[in-house]
Amino acid sequence: MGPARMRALTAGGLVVLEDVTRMPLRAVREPRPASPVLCPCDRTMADVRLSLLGIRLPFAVLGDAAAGEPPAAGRVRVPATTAELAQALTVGETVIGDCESNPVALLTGLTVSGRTVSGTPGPGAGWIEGALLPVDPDVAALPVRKGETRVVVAPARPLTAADVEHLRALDIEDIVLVVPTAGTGPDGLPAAVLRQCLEQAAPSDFTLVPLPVSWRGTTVDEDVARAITTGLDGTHLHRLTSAAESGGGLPAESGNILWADTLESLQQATTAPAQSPDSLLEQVMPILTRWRPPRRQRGLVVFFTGLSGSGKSTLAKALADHLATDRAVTLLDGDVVRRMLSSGLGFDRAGRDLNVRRIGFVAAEVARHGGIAVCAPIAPYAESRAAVRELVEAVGDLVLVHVATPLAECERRDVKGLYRKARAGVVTQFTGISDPYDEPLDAELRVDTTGTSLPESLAVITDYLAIGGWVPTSAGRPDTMQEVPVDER
Ligand SMILES: Nc1ncnc2c1ncn2[C@@H]1O[C@H](COP(=O)(O)OS(=O)(=O)O)[C@@H](OP(=O)(O)O)[C@H]1O
Ligand SMILES: Nc1ncnc2c1ncn2[C@@H]1O[C@H](COP(=O)(O)OP(=O)(O)O)[C@@H](O)[C@H]1O
Repeated sequence: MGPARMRALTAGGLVVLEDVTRMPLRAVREPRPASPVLCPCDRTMADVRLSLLGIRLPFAVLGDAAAGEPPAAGRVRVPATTAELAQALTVGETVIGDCESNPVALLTGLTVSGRTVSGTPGPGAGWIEGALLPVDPDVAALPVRKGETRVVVAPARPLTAADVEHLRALDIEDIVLVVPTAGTGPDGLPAAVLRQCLEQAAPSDFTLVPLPVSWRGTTVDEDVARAITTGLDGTHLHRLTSAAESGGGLPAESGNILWADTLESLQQATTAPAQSPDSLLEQVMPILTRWRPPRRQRGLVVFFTGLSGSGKSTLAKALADHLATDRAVTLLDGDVVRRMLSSGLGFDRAGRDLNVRRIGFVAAEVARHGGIAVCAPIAPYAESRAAVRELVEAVGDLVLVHVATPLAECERRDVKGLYRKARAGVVTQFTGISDPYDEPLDAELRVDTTGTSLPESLAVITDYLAIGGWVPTSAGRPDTMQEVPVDER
């Protein structure tokens, strides 16, 4: 049985579906003792769990942001490394496990594809395809449709009073509200927070259905929402899109604009909690404010990146000392982290990537608890920095400071004599000499320390934090810092 056929979008973002048929649920079978366990990333796992509910996602490979022709009904593809592909093929099946390796599903009748990969699988890497069987026989039953029509509300944001009014006007009695339970939404809203908001605001006649849906914030979400509507026997679909996806061009009646405004004011809030003119958004404001408190209490990561000798450590230490008078501060300096967190890691791409992600992980934990983390690794790769940003922005704010002192000046300083060794070939893979540095395109601040005193460079950062409201203005300017030439410190 294939997915439902659908008519085109009608006004107001409502989609009408016809010939709704669910995919059949399949029988359970015990995995063989020798079956390997494949543990995909959270997003792929969410897709696997949705598929286990009989929802046929529009992805060629689960977890991949790109839509594509999915395999035949009842079969799915998941990303896998060459080693995982080989192991699974030897036994003829593989278990799919969660992040703690607890078995969730079984893939049998395997086919594999993809280029040879040795690292973490991802989009474009290899994949394994098979028939998907649940390991747990108690698959949650989806609610049966009451009557002729059912509207499925697929939210990537909290429900507004304007949404409820809009839904009531459709005159469809059976209203099902999907409650996402997986990951973090495109606006950075964690599923747990969205869930609290929906549970708090939904009228009592709405049927709430928790589903492990993980919105991407792209046009793919429309297809995912349609697949879910089909799985829920819906005849109509109404999406509450994230501010990230809708990007301003929104139908006013949908409540999207109200959410976009609320999100904006929550993100910018310095002291007072944001207010909303919408009664339901106002009702969930305490939940949202706990998630995104005013900047004075919000977790913050100031992440310095730049070449060796650019001034990261000097600035990070001075900033940490300065902020410590007002907030709890953790300093994660490059050299110290290399000794304490990342000893044994090298300077090849994989070593640097893991090092930077570890720093990001610890910094995000600090931010999650409302503290400030000041980090100062070289962090030469844009991809690793982007991963850190994603981790941190799920729980707080990130200010990326590019210490953009040119290579010639860093080499002139040669604080540790490493440039000389790198030029002589004694130190290899040295950033800027024999290893790459991706110039940041997304830095909040750019500081070139050439011919500039430490207090001057520091003031650029502290002023930014004070103006942005993360620290009080009095803590923003280092009036008390003496203008000591940095080389004499
Ligand atoms: N090959 C090579 N390339 C760059 N740097 C090297 C290298 N070997 C050792 N060092 C010393 O290690 C410090 C950089 O470590 P990081 O952890 O910040 O690097 S990275 O972010 O993982 O790329 C760096 O410290 P800073 O000078 O403070 O940047 C160097 O002192
Ligand atoms: N405005 C400035 N800010 C920070 N450091 C400066 C500045 N001007 C000169 N320096 C000097 O540059 C060197 C930077 O070294 P360091 O902070 O260890 O860099 P990194 O951590 O990026 O390797 C120090 O000797 C520092 O005194």
